[in-house]
Amino acid sequence: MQISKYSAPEFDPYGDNRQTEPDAGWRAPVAEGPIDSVLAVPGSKSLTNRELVLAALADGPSTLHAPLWSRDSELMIDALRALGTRFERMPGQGGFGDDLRVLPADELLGSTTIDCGLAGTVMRFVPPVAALALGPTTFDGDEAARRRPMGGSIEGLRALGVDLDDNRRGALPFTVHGTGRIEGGLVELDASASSQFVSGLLLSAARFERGIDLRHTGERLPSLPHIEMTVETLRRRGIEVSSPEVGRWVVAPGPIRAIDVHVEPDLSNAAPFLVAAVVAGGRVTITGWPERTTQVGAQLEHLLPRFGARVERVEDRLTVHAPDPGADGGRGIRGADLDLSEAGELVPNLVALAAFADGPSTFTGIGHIRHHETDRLAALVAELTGLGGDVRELEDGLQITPAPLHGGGWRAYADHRMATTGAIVGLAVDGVVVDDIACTGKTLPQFTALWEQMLA
Ligand SMILES: O=C(O)C1=C[C@@H](OP(=O)(O)O)[C@@H](O)[C@H](O)C1
Ligand SMILES: C=C(OP(=O)(O)O)C(=O)O
Repeated sequence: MQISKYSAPEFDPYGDNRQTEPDAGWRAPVAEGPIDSVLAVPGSKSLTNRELVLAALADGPSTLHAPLWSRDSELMIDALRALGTRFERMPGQGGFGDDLRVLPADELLGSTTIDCGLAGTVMRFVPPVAALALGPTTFDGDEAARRRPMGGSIEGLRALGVDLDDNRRGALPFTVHGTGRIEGGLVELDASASSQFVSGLLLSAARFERGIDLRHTGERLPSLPHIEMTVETLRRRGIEVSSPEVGRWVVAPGPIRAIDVHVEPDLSNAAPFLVAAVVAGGRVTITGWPERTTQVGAQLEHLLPRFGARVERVEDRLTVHAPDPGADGGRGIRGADLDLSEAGELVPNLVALAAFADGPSTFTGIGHIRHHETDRLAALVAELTGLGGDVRELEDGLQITPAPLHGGGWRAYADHRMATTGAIVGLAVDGVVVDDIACTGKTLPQFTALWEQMLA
């Protein structure tokens, strides 16, 4: 079993769980009865990594309060540090680690190599920053990262006049030959494989001499809330951004204001815990739920009731209650047909939920999640089928027909959300063993500790 340094410090990967075999992985705990738990989750990956980039390009020092500390955010910090940004950790007020002061470089400098790990935000948000630096910057990442599409970012930068070498054509590794300036202007690109191609260019665009007029040319555009998040973080720093029509964004050139920001909890990382209440019975409350947010995880408030759950929001606490048991004594979970094109990152956890419903579910609009940490459509089909489940891959989605499941191995494919999905299945099925639970450290190093706290 792979153990990353991002495992929660108090987590013994071989576990208190006596049934865990050291080489076989993490035996997911079964819920012995209804859950009744109140939990806090750490900061949002998507917000932390946007604020880190903007803070590095800002006109003075910024402070991030309650940022996420995880593999993805530390890779982002390392990447920006390699280009000359300085960071100072300061004691934080919340329970999940330090605050962070970001001191922008007087002049960004390349002549370095950046490890993107498996972080889409690092591989798509940092190349424009490297183009604003002087000297060549080479980007590479995990083996699985080399399979993730980069064409939109690479072609977008080329259209802006940036010189890049990409021997593997639209994939990592590649080198950005930064000249310290980007002229900017009109760019057309196809972002149907990832919204991050758009977000990455928009985040740096105020520093381009002419800003950007970015037009998406493909037929589909996934994960729109993530682009709205980008636009909102830009506006908060005084940048003029407009979207004159669907699929087009205009950013005016200008200074990026240095500000202090409080990072919201990661609502997509709240998903496995909220789904757990529906699968195992009982209720789970997440604290610190923002009143208003651009995070796609906020959609859980409306998505989970589609499966029969009851959701209640009181001030900053969101509580999910399991449905009443069905007449047959079952869980009372309903199947749901959902277009999840906006919420691709929620799909794996929702598939686990659908597997315990009393009828079939169909999730569509999610062909692009084949390009996430792993091919999530194939991975979900393989792992659930391996436990006796019935999941079929559609052209742009999945059809899940509930079937009796049995224990067995669950491969995570280095994908944090596949790992948490295995944990959800294991709440209701004895003997589910996740091969690499430590990969949850990509965005939630405290996952197993919080999972145990939830079940305590
Ligand atoms: O910009 C972001 O922070 C993200 C955008 C989305 O990517 P895709 O558009 O590639 O789905 C999302 O799935 C990912 O988890 C985070
Ligand atoms: C797709 C995801 O991550 P990334 O930011 O690496 O694209 C995810 O977290 O579900």
